[in-house]
Amino acid sequence: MHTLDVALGERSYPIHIGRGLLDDPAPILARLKTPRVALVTNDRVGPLYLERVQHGLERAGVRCTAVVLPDGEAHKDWPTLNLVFDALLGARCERSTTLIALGGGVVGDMAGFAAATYQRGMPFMQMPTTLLSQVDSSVGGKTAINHPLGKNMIGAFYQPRLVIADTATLDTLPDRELKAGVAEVIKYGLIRDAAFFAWLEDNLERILARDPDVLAQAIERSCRNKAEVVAADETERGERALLNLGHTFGHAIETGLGYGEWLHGEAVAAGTVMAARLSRDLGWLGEGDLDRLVALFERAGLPVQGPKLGAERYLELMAHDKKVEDGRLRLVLLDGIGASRVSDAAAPERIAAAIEACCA
Ligand SMILES: NC(=O)c1ccc[n+]([C@@H]2O[C@H](COP(=O)([O-])OP(=O)(O)OC[C@H]3O[C@@H](n4cnc5c(N)ncnc54)[C@H](O)[C@@H]3O)[C@@H](O)[C@H]2O)c1
Ligand SMILES: O=C(O)C(=O)C[C@@H](O)[C@H](O)[C@H](O)COP(=O)(O)O
Ligand SMILES: [Zn+2]
Repeated sequence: MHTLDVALGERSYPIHIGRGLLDDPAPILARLKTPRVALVTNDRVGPLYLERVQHGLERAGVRCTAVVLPDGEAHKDWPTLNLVFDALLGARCERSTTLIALGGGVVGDMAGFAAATYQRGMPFMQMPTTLLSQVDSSVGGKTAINHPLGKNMIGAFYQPRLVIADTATLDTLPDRELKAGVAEVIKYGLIRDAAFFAWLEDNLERILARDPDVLAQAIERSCRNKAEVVAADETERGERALLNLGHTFGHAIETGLGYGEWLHGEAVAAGTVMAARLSRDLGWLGEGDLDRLVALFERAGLPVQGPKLGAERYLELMAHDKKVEDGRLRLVLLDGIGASRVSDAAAPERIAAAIEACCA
């Protein structure tokens, strides 16, 4: 097992990464306020892993309430969030009850938002079971649900007390979901870690083949990058916005097509190519670097072109982005592999041209 720390003063927390961690309740027990938990999962992950986690905790004397949500991005919404509150209230969960999210990023984001708001805040832990959630969404405390007009529009920053990433859960993850997670892994290389990007170029096929050692290295390096950024800028006043590379375009794809049509990681991959192309058009990113990143996404089986929604529709959807300031779009753009910045320098016509050039 490897352990990293997210350094946030007295709210600091560990990320444990390793195979078989779901069966060991000890790290959870060490951080519980009272011997009571609510385990939030979905109807896909629950049948695979809920019993193991629940039994381990119950054997140790912890009272468990299970909350099983419908699966899918289309359910990251108010009615589904309300099911969590119904279950917590129905079981008389208290403010001191710890809420544990067991699942991918959808369960983690929704359960986290429920924890942030139930009785004005209850302790929260993450047990991520997808590659994407192990390398990104379980760390850093962004929680949210979607709105028909925009992704993650209703939410809160609310940090977990513990993250347990059992890499053995990835054995049951479908290939398409694994690849979607790779998009966020590549993101860290692009925004701030050129050596990691080069390592990914050398090791991508071993990640896709689920080589346990290589996967664990990719998860650890990704979490280290995310933990450093979050520790430096917890609530996205500056540097944290870099973690949004490709997301302004990607979220427009997810919202524009209807949630769940494209996976988040797929939309981020196509959106990153749009951001990279725009960076190239502005003269900031070299042609060779653009080719390198497109090639890596293609090798990962990720889309490098977005759906043809029309540039005007993209821009309309992108206007809801949370980085917009005073009506101006602020985009994460690349200065090279491993170097990025947030900028409002690109005029809408230029952004539209990059979008059109990247749609199939
Ligand atoms: N909070 C953040 O910082 C952050 C970061 C990145 C993404 N996100 C959000 O995360 C979500 C995407 O997360 P995701 O890619 O994990 O999608 P997801 O949660 O929908 O999981 C993908 C699919 O895999 C299933 N699944 C999960 N674990 C499994 C396992 N071990 N075996 C078999 N099937 C399994 C899920 O039930 C689902 O059908 C998006 O809503 C995105 O906005 C949040
Ligand atoms: O943790 C962050 O900060 C991120 O931006 C990580 C992203 O991968 C993630 O998709 C996040 O939810 C997007 O943030 P949003 O603020 O644009 O909703
Ligand atoms: Zn993301």
